Amino acid sequence: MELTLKKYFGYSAFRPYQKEIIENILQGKDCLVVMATGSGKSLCYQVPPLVVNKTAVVISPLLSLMQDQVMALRQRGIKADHLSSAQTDLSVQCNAEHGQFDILYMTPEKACSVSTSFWSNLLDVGICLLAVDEAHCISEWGHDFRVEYKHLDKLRNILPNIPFVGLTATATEKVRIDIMNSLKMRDPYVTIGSFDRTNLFYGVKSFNRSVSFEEELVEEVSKCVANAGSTIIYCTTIKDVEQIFKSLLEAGIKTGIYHGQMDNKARQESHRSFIRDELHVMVATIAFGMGIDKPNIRYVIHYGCPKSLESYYQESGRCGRDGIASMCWLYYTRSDFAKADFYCREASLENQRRAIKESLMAAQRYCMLTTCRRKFLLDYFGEKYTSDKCGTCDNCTTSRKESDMSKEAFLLMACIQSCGGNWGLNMPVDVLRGSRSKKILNAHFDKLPLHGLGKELSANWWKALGYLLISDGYLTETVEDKFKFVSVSPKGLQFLRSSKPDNQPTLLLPVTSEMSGDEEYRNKLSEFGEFNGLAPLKNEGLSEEEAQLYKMLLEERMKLARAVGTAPYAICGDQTLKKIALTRPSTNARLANIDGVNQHLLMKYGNHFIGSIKSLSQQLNLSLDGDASLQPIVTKPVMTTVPKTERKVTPAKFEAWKMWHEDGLSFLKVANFPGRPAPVKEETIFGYILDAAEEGCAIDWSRLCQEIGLTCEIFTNIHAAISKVGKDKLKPIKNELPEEISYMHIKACLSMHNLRVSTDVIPPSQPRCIRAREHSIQRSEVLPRSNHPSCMEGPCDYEKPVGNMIGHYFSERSGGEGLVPADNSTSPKQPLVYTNDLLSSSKRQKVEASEHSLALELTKSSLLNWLKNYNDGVSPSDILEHFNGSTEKLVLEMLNCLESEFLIFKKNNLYMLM
Ligand SMILES: Nc1ncnc2c1ncn2[C@@H]1O[C@H](COP(=O)(O)OP(=O)(O)OP(=O)(O)O)[C@@H](O)[C@H]1O
Repeated sequence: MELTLKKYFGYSAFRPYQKEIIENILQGKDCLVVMATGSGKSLCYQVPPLVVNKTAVVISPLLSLMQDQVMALRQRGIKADHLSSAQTDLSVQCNAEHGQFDILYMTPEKACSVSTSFWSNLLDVGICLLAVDEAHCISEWGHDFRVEYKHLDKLRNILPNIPFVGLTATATEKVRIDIMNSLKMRDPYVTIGSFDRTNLFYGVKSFNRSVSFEEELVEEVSKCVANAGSTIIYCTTIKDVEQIFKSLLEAGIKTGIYHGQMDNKARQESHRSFIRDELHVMVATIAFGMGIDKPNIRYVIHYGCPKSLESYYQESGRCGRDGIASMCWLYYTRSDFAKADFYCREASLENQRRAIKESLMAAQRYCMLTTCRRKFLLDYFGEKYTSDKCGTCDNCTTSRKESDMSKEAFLLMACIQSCGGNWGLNMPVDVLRGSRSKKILNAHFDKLPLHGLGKELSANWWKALGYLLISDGYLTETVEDKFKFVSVSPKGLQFLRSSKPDNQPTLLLPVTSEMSGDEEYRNKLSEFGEFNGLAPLKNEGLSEEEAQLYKMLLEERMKLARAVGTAPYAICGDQTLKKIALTRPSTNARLANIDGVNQHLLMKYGNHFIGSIKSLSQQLNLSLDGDASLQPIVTKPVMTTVPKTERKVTPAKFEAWKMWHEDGLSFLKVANFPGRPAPVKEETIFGYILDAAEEGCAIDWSRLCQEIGLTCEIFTNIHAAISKVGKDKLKPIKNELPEEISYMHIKACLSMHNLRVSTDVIPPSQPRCIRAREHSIQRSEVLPRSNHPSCMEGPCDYEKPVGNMIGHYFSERSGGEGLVPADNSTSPKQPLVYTNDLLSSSKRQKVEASEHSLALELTKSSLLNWLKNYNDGVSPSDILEHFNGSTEKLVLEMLNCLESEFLIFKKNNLYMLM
């Protein structure tokens, strides 16, 4: 599975859940996969056909989506095509039923209408799964029901023993059950991942449709375009789409347009140009939604409040699918909230109308929110987000002014009570403002003592207060049929009871944009730097020259894509290009090591890329072959680094952090540091480092994970345990887990979770015993011996003496002495090796003593044959030790050569057979 992943997709490790899902599919189990947009669901059905060499059939709702996926798969050397009513090439169906494709996409209509002989032929040649992408379309409870999806159950009888896989990013429990029932799944393996899109920044702003706001928007978008980012602007009306499109065009921004009144051809052309980066911005209605598979969209703007949080999550989820920090801004006007009747116009049943209203109300609450937006979104989707602040939404990064609104809150709540609690917010607000409308006179509300007591404040001010009180639980909003009712909640009644007309308990509430007036609020925002929102899009982790190189490489990729008629992202992702800019590989072998570089890319464009990297690096005075692991690319949208002066780290913790982070000592070394009055436990130091991290000290998370042996599998296990028992106490989590998963692992996961560190930092799985126990050179520590050249399976035995280390060997050799084979039983403590940069990474590795006293020559076939014995890989030092008749130079050349021929590959500095 891992080899397939590297060969076709260029990735060296699975993301959480992917491996387990693929394993279950390969075992023939039905699977339901509910995972966030961009979390890597597609890979779960794309890998199995390549492993077992049978076709995967994927049902997908949109033609454009299928076409994009086919295009991207072909760029990976995967045989893929699609069948739909729009397919003009008649040979595709015939080729498909003869098993010519690894992956075949079909529309649901086509899948249900194609003859049964098609399926029986396909069964004969081999079909490994039937995946239903965007599976929420099956359910009438979902937000995007498609009636054709309902008929897919027919296929169950035709393909009785083939695993069915339903995949979606948004499914409530009701929808999940509906999917499983509709697809007649049998005891499915269900995966529900987190909805949290950690690389996305969420922000909301109220606006008025005005020329000045449009200018502001255009300025914002041009900043994103300058940072080489794609943007989608979703509008609620075609009129808005046309207006914004015009403004952006006038500003010289390459902009596309997409809405339901355009003809098919024009829409397709818009879509095509956008995914090929010929257009930088797309202004669209939500018709441009689910079909967007472009991974490098950096900015999604909603110009107007969406009709539900489900659709907001889906649409904003198009952003940053490649894991790079990206932004989602929602601009709303109060009139957006009055559109419920419009949205209800086609709903004939009362419960449908209520569902539509409730959905809009949830979106409205999201807009008016003054607390953490991520927490609210996740809570809405039923996921517990234990922290109160995510640090990556406008509310968490902006300090809002608070004001005592006890008197106004008292008036509003008292008025709602006096009006009988049978109205929305408009009626009590009109009463307070002293309106004498017919409705008020008819209800005799003009006689209420509160009538006119709030006339000095605007209606919008009072409504904004109403929403604050709703979100703080003082008021309750309910929907019945077409009507919304606001009443005073028990918490509000408690407040009223403890208040007197001239004296109320203090009630501090945040001043929202509508309360302080737009102009004043805007000044406030710039004071807090909210509109410096694009900062996260800057090239974190890259120096100025590297950022320049990155931009040049983007252009090179664009030229290549144009030449072969594909989208730039299909050649390789932005993240991969960033890593290339960071490491500047000078050989194909080194290029192959970069995450995201697959065999097809290497074969087709490897030389071209190497040529460009060399010449561009020279132009920019950048050296070649750097080490990416020194500067991991951070995928967090907003840095949480706290200025030094504000850190609350105690001196002991800060000292420990400095020794670990700056001096490169291991936790153990820091714990036993000679200058310490008394040694402390390794775990204590580890805790200090995590505390320092939480206080904003910089951490190399890859190194931390590596040092404690935290792999993706362990992370996934811990995540599952946390989902089950919560994260408040460590013991219950530990009890859920296998013995070998330690408290250190759990604490690291919790900190990573709290600090929103991407799991990409976790090094690919490796046996625990090869973990680097020490970062600096240390020659006296003992590491285990195994029958494996670089490691062994099973528990570590740090006391067992082993043979000479290769570093030792090198120094002996360079002294002209040659290697004296070690005798394991009598050898003194094993010295640790710090291999030189060429031969290995900066991590020390244990190797066993040479098994041979005779010099063994290295040849291509002898090396390939020998590698067959070591599925977990070997280090160059191991090879040199085994083939002790060869030189270091020869070993390196041979490895480079085999790697660029894609016969071997390197993972975590260990080489293994492809
Ligand atoms: N194991 C992995 N390592 C690195 N990148 C990965 C891995 N798996 C997937 N990706 C990348 O993550 C991005 C999103 O993956 P994918 O398209 O499969 O997401 P998805 O969950 O299907 O999203 P959506 O719901 O939006 O369709 C892609 O660019 C993909 O290549």
